[in-house]
Amino acid sequence: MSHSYLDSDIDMSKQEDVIDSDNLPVIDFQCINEEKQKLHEACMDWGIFRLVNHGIPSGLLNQLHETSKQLFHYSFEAKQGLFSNSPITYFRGTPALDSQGRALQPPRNVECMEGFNVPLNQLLSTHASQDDDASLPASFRGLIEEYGKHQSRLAETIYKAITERQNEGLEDFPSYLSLSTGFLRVYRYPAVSQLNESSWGMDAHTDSSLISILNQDLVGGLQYYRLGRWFHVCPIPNTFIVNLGDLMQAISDDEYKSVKHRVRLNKHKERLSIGYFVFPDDDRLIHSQRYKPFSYSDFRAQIQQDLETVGYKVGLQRFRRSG
Ligand SMILES: O=C(O)CCC(=O)C(=O)O
Ligand SMILES: [Fe+2]
Repeated sequence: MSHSYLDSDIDMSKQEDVIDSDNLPVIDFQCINEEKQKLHEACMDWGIFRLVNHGIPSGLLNQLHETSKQLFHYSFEAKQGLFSNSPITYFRGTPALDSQGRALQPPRNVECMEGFNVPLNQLLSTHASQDDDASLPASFRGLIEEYGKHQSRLAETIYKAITERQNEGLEDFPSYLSLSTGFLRVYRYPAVSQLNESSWGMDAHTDSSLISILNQDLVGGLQYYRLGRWFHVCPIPNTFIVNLGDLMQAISDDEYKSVKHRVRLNKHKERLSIGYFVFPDDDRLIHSQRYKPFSYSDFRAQIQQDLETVGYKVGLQRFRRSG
């Protein structure tokens, strides 16, 4: 789906080579339309920024983190069966899932994490069972629905602010965003006391999405790659990290960057994060100068094929026009 593994041109630096202060551009959601020049620069030079003043109640974030933590404490078998009557699926060891939420071909390195995959559109069109209302899964479901609505709201406004650029004297990008494609991932990365060079919570990758919006707890571990170096993303309460994905890079003809990132494990503490990912409709063709016309479903199929044959995601390179 939105993830997998980039093998080449990544400097797998040791943990101590990672730079501690993130220096990320900060975008105030309430003023996003007045800060378009700053947003444009963040997308061009960074492909990642911090979002503040987003209007999602901190109570909702805290409750969702707490409830998710409790769900992860269930046994493996219980977690697999928890949401059998809903589109939510449980996965572990790899974030690369097919469109039904099932793990794709296992990657070479098993990543140390587990999660719930939540396709929001399907979730909203099915009803939670009545007699279950006081249970933990039911309250998770209620919280995640509410959180999902907020994320769609953020994504729509951010996408518009990024792509409608005429007031800045720039050309608009077409409106490829389809909110019905949005899904959430709730991840738990366990504490791992014996860390070695190849144990990662999530290997270096770019997202396939147009836009991804991440919320991490205070343990930290998310890192991004810029100008040849890795940087820690400082965990700051009540803020989100927005990163651009491959499809945003494609629609902008490489003007905007799909940023490489990864997740480091912590020796002492488990970590929780929640990601929202949004795409164009599956069959909508993306037209640009530098890439042959392709749809998200072509892109996904190519990633799946590359995972099975070469063992990692080749990504946008596969669709670049030659010459
Ligand atoms: O857990 C995180 O902070 C990052 C997750 C991520 O990069 C992804 O799901 O693509
Ligand atoms: Fe990612």
